[in-house]
Amino acid sequence: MDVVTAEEMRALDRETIERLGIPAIALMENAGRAIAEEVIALCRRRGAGDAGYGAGGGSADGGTRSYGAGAAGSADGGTRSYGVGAAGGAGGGLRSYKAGAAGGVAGGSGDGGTSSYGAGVAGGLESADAEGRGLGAWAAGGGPAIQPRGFSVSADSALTLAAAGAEHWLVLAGKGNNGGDGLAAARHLREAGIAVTLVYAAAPESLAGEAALQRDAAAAMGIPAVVYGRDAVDLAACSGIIDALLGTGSAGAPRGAYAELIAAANASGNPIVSADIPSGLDADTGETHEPCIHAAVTVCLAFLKRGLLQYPGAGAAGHVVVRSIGIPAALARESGVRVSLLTPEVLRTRLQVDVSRRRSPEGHKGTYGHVLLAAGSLRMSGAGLLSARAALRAGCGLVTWALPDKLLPYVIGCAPELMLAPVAGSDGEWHAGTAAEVLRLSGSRDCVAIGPGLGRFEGDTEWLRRLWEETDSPLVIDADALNILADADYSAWSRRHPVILTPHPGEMARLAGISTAGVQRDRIGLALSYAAAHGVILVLKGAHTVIATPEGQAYVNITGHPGMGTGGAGDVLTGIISGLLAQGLDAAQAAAFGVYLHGLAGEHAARKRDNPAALIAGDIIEAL
Ligand SMILES: NC(=O)C1=CN([C@@H]2O[C@H](COP(=O)(O)OP(=O)(O)OC[C@H]3O[C@@H](n4cnc5c(N)ncnc54)[C@H](OP(=O)(O)O)[C@@H]3O)[C@@H](O)[C@H]2O)[C@@H](O)CC1
Ligand SMILES: Nc1ncnc2c1ncn2[C@@H]1O[C@H](COP(=O)(O)OP(=O)(O)O)[C@@H](O)[C@H]1O
Ligand SMILES: [K+]
Repeated sequence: MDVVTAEEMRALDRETIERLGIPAIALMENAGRAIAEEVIALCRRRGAGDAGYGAGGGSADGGTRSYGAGAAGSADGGTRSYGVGAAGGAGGGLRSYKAGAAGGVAGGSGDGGTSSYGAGVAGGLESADAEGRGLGAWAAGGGPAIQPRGFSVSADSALTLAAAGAEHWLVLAGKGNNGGDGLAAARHLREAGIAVTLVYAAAPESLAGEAALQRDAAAAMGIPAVVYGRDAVDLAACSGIIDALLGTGSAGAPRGAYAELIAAANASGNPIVSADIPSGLDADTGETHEPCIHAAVTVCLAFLKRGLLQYPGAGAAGHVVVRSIGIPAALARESGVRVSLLTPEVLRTRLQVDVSRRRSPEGHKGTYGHVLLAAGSLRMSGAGLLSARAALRAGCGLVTWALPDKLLPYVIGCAPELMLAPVAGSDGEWHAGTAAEVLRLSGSRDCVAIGPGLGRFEGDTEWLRRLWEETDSPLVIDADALNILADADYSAWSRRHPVILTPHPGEMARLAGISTAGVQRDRIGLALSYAAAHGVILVLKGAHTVIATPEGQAYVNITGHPGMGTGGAGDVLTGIISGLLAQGLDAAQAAAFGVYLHGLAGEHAARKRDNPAALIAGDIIEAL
């Protein structure tokens, strides 16, 4: 799934309108319909008593994430789901003509189940065909089943709602195209029998272009409208709110009536469905201005916006559904969009990763590569042990762990599968003089990983420079090795093989010479620019880890959860990435797949506990 900036989105809009000749109003109509469908899906879930957003969809992985078309996401206690495609999997109104069959429609229905015209099924008739034409007779009185042959009719189920009469939605409309999307949605809701009132943030006369057409169409349908600041508006007096105030054309913090409406909508306690992005969100960085809508659902149009993936914006968006509006998906790639959501499909198709991790029947340990790990010191020997064990669990054939010799007696037997290579360090610390020994050990290794629990030592810059320049395989640099880099000017260091850096935001701040808050302000943008400037694969860790390549591609991972914020979890990641590199994945593949698997293992591990907070790093290894 492609992830775009506001500017890229505008270019894609233009391309569709000008080159393909699809009128802008058609895109807006599709957007309006998509928003209305998601509002109705939400009403159904609410009607079914589902406080979360999981009815009808759910996820293949136990409820933490959904990527699939039609998936309505998951009731997941806080982890995000990004449904794609149609109708949130809600199957209201889908009918089965099989006698007595009420189920069997994928996704199920939130409003009374799938209806059947067979015996004994009474509920669920809610659509255009309810107007007559004999269909009612099939179910009348619960009489004997009549099997229709050859001809069947079904209604526009995504735009029908059995309990429409109980709903009253307010549409907060800005004067740009985002407002136009909301106005188009209002018409569809009205058609579904839902009471709708338009609340204009600005004088309706100030709308232009397609938004003005939508204004006039809504007026012609007699949809009631008020103007904020001129008419009395009570945002609490409704059953839900569509936020169509500001979209990708928004600049800076919401002003005037926009700000007041956002604050009042949040305070109303009503569920908010945002058009494209929550108003007040920076669509590119994920920064939330004051105020910013807190949405229950965000109906993101055409392509996922970067700001919806980056915190705090990701926290303000609620359940994000990306809906097609008629812009061909292939246009994004063709026009140079280079950020993707890291899904199994992206791993398979864009990164060519064999996600099944198939092994050759003839394979042996030599087939799967050998990692050399330089890690661990007296107070942090466990970091090395975690990395080494994780590399093994990631499937590599052999791991050699180089460590200061004083530690040897203490780690012998901790992981009998490991090979241990003590280097000079009788005080349990690393020393600059060990570079030659590590280089010798690295000779025939498929990957070298440096850093977990390493500590700092005199001459460490020169030590790292030698390993950087002279090791003959891909390098993974983590933890204190990153801090060594941050203190060095490594731009002149030469390198023949790829390097993967795996900083958490604090380490990234030191590398980039900015504050941690500065790192978090636009993680995707920073990762892209740092990776390109320094010729490295950058893995910027934390919620929604970003993997950026020197060629300007980036992948945003959404596996994992806050329970993984626990000492050693990053060391485990270093081990996983190293283990994959050793098996022959290239650096971008290993970094992306490693991050994905690490998060997935964290999710599996958390499910074995009462609470994700109980997770410790070793659990992630065991769940691999
Ligand atoms: N064909 C298309 O293009 C398609 C577009 N689509 C939809 O359009 C959206 C983008 O629409 P857009 O570009 O019209 O901008 P939009 O987000 O409505 O905001 C602009 C308005 O807001 C105002 N304003 C700005 N900042 C403000 C602030 N801080 N505080 C207060 N006001 C502020 C600004 O006023 P001005 O500053 O000009 O006075 C201007 O009037 C996109 O997200 C998607 O929903 C889809 O339908 C697909 C097809
Ligand atoms: N909220 C979160 N959501 C998903 N993953 C997280 C979250 N918090 C931390 N993680 C992951 O846990 C790991 C923590 O790494 P790090 O901070 O380097 O720990 P350590 O240095 O103790 O090994 C990273 O892979 C990070 O992405
Ligand atoms: K909006």
